[in-house]
Amino acid sequence: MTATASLDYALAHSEVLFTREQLDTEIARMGREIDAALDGERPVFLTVMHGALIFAGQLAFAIRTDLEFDYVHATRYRGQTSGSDLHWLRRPEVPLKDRTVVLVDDILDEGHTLKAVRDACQEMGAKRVLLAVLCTKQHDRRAHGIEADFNGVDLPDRYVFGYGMDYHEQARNLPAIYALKD
Ligand SMILES: O=P(O)(O)OC[C@H]1O[C@H](OP(=O)(O)OP(=O)(O)O)[C@H](O)[C@@H]1O
Ligand SMILES: Nc1nc2[nH]cnc2c(=O)[nH]1
Repeated sequence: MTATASLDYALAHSEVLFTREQLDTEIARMGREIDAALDGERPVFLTVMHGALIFAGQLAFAIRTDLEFDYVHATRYRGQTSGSDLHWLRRPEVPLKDRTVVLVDDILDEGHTLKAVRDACQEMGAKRVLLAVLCTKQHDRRAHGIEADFNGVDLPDRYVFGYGMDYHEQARNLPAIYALKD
């Protein structure tokens, strides 16, 4: 591993943007908003691995409506800090026809990942796909036609890690959102 790919390097060149306590508050709010949108309907709660793992567990506890769990694994970055091409590692298993899907991911950045997953859910017959993300990066590179229905926090246009998000496949279990300094 090169020196700049190490977790020590990342921590020495980053700052905390959001603490666990701040995120707890936002996730609790999101749970209430999702309950209101579901209005009693039991959805498929579809987690995008790996990044959404921690957020999804916490969000599920914040939602009072019963949930049917499933997960997908679709990655665009493959451990890089930039790149393209979506790779499907697992598609939804639960039949989505005529179901409401709460699609859960850690970050909405350029949006290609969530757009491809959302489109796949719709092609499988989902009647409604609600996007819930822990954070949304602020820039003008978003793919057309994708935005979060439920968002935790807004981020500056910097590489972030922690709270499920990786720095070269490290740092996912740090209980805060960190950003590399420019
Ligand atoms: O909005 P986008 O620009 O498409 O980027 C967001 C996606 O990138 C990350 O996934 P990644 O492919 O790095 O896999 P991971 O979840 O395993 O970290 C993240 O979890 C989102 O799914
Ligand atoms: N860890 C991480 N994954 C991402 N996927 C898209 N943008 C980001 C980012 O800033 N950090």
